[in-house]
Amino acid sequence: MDSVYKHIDAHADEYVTRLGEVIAIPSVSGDASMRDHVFAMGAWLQAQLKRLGFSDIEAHHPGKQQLQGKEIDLPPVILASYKSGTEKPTVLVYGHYDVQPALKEDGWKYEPFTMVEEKETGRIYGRGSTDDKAPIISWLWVVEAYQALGKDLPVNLIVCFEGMEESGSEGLDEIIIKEAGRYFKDVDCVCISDNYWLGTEKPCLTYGLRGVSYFFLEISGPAKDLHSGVFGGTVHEPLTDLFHIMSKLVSSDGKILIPGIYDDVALVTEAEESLYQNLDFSLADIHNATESQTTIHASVRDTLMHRWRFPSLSLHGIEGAFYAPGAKTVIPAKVVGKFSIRSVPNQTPERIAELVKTFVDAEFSKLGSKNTYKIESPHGGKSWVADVNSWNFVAAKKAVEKVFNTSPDLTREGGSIPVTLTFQEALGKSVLLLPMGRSDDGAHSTNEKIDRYNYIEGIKLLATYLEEVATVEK
Ligand SMILES: C[C@H](N)C(=O)N[C@@H](Cc1c[nH]cn1)C(=O)O
Ligand SMILES: [Zn+2]
Ligand SMILES: [Zn+2]
Repeated sequence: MDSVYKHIDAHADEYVTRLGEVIAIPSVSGDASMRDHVFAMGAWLQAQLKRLGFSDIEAHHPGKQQLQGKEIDLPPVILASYKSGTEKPTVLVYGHYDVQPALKEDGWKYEPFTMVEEKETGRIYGRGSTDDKAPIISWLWVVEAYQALGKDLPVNLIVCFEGMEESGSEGLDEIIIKEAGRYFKDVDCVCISDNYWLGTEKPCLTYGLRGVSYFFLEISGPAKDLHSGVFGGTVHEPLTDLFHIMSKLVSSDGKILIPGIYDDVALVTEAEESLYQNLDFSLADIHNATESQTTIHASVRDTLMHRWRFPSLSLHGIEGAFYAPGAKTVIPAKVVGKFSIRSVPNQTPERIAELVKTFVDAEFSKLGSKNTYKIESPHGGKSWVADVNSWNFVAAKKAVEKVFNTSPDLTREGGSIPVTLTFQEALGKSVLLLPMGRSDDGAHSTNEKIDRYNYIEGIKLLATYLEEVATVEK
């Protein structure tokens, strides 16, 4: 691998410049006004795939969606193949080219869609830097390196890039299920690089994800916003009702208060307990990543269990409520509260939605309000756990050992990538999560970054993983 590593090191600046190019495309899938940029990011990837000689490039259009009162096109799911020999294994890699929203005024130190590399810290800032733009483009640089060196890729590669992961992966499952026996028929294993190391020092392989069920709770009252001096105390206020209900969903120490929600959660087994020993993780890692001392649990074990294998409920925001600086004295006419539940084995999105609806219904009735409410779950996905003994994980472990001279931690992830389970079930093959970024990268947060070290060594890791997949005993 020496020549590949040397090539990657020699082209590191170029890879960073190209990361800057993609960070500059604000491909925010959750905002209808940004949809053209999501398409532009898809077009950028397709142009690169063509340039690198990928074949059978297909853009699957999942159809349309209703978003913020508009009907808009869903961005394409891009499939492409890089064939290297029929006798070689076929690796399917998945990633997403959309990003979370970001505004400088949220607290970013630099413009979120302009890449800034801090030479003194080695950090590369920008929305999507770690989630998931550096990882997806890294697969392309691996192919490019082999080409430049005149070497055959050790495997056949299929890429599947989507532009809706941050907004529920609309339409993706159907495409995967449809293509399982066609485009994906020769796939031997799946690799996804879309999560983070447990801490900041040690690489890991990830074998579990929580599921996610997202909710919109809309409360409507008067037909228009009202003056609180004129109407305060005389009408039922939607925001007051919403605060009452949202405050009853979860306690301050993270316990979900919806009756029945814990009933299906798998019990902790003795075998599982041992997985929480000897991990390269301390509470300081969370304090560092959150830049605070606000952790709920006193031990590493309890903290990780509540991230990996117990459900959580987070409140995200309220649409329609006044949030700007100043003291506007308005009564909002309609507000939408947003919250999500991260789910674990053996919970299902269907049962969670049923329990949430029953609870909200009961709580709303108790208010005796003349306002009306609507609750919707725009997207939901199940949790996922993999078999870490499969050759896919063995190959990845060897790759980590070669690149980083250390054995990876085996981790689960608190976040969600719902398509992981779909790949596992539809293709019947091992799915592995092989993260590039660190726990303090700030994915979804302000000042998202990836360290130059993680990006460049990450490209080497992906290349080495493909070599190991080619030779590992199956
Ligand atoms: C782990 C992955 N990089 C990620 O960020 N996934 C998102 C998926 C999602 C679900 N609803 C909205 N986005 C996440 O875990 O929040
Ligand atoms: Zn992601
Ligand atoms: Zn994300």
